[in-house]
Amino acid sequence: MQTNHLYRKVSIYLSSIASIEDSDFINLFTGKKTHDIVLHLDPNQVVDDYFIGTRVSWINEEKNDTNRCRTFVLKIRRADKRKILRPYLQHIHITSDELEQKKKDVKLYINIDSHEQSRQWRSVPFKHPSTFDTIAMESDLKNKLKSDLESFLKAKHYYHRLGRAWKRSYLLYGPSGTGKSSFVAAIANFLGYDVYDIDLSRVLDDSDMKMLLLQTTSKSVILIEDLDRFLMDKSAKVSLSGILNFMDGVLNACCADERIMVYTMNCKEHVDPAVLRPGRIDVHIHFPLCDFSAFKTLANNYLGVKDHKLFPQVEEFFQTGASLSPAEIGELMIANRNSPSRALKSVITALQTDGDGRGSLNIRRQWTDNSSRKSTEDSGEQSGFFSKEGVNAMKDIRKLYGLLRLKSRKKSESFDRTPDSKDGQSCGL
Ligand SMILES: Nc1ncnc2c1ncn2[C@@H]1O[C@H](COP(=O)(O)OP(=O)(O)OP(=O)(O)O)[C@@H](O)[C@H]1O
Ligand SMILES: [Mg+2]
Repeated sequence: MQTNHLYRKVSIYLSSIASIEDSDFINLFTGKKTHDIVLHLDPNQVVDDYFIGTRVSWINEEKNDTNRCRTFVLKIRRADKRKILRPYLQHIHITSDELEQKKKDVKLYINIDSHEQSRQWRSVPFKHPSTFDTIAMESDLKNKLKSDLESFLKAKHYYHRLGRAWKRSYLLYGPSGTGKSSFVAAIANFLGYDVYDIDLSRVLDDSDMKMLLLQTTSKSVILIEDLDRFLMDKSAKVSLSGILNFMDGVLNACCADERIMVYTMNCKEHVDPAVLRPGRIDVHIHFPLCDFSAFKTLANNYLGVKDHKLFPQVEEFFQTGASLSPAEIGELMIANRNSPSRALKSVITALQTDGDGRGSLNIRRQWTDNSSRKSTEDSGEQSGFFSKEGVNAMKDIRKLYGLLRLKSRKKSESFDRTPDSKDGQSCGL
């Protein structure tokens, strides 16, 4: 009476291999995801497969007895059996697990007040549509992050050999509306992982925090939003050491494997360096305000416009340091989505009015971020910093000068008031 899980796995596996399309009869089903079509082998059909250079074949036998017993029969040449049977079945196990993981409905877990409840998490289906394609981000950085995630997934034995918990932690930091939360959703959708979104204001104390961690499952993203704000809150019920242990304590090794921890912050400037040290945070990702290249991605996504006669004008504003967040630009584009020209004009107006002030703030923030990052890099510890700010330091300086020129033109001030470079961060912008 037991379900044979191997039967299910073989079925999933066979549906995924290309040679199923060569079979004479297959059934077509819609899958769980939109536009997903699943192919299933019809009864008594044969499908060939190749494994380490050897051909095998499967037959989907269905007996017409009362039980309508379904059987998969695997045929392997006698001479190949010893060599491939076990590794081949292992390969089916792994592949079908991966496929199931990708197909499964992703859930969002939120923590509830835990006075009387033994289970502290409640779940809802996770339907956030954000993907890596919809996020406007430098493509190099995006690809680096994708391959970082992929190589993490393959590194189980490596982590275990090192005696480390199989987890990877990312810090997403940057101004509001730059895509941090959307990026977390894109990670979850990319990996097919559930998201555990911890609301720290609902956590009672340090031990409650530990219980929350213990009740998470493997293959999940564990998310703490706005950690900087929480750490500055003097009335918080969870202590700094509670947070540090949560991020990288003994408990982590006891918990389910294969987890991605994500923390978001607006600014990491005033955060205790212990929170940011490698191991607690493996990869720092900066989310800047919009630049011209991100703007073009947004214009393409929101308006379907790859190029436009107003683009040079928009670019000019970005070059002078003016900037808005992608969220602000996205809103303007949505509101004017029926007329790309109107949408672009509204972006130009917004950049003209409040944009330039924000841009200067952005530059100031990036400089301070650069200096705080340097101290960690100098420590020699291995930690990833996926941000283009360092590379763009010169560009920022040029932008700053452009901005100063723009401002001095506006206010008819002389260039003599330009502060010396040492004091660049507070140069009276
Ligand atoms: N880089 C981006 N690419 C595409 N869309 C973006 C980007 N940044 C923001 N958006 C859009 O702006 C909205 C707000 O973004 P999101 O909530 O991810 O920002 P955030 O950085 O988490 O902000 P906050 O710090 O205030 O929480 C979303 O609807 C998202 O679609
Ligand atoms: Mg957010």
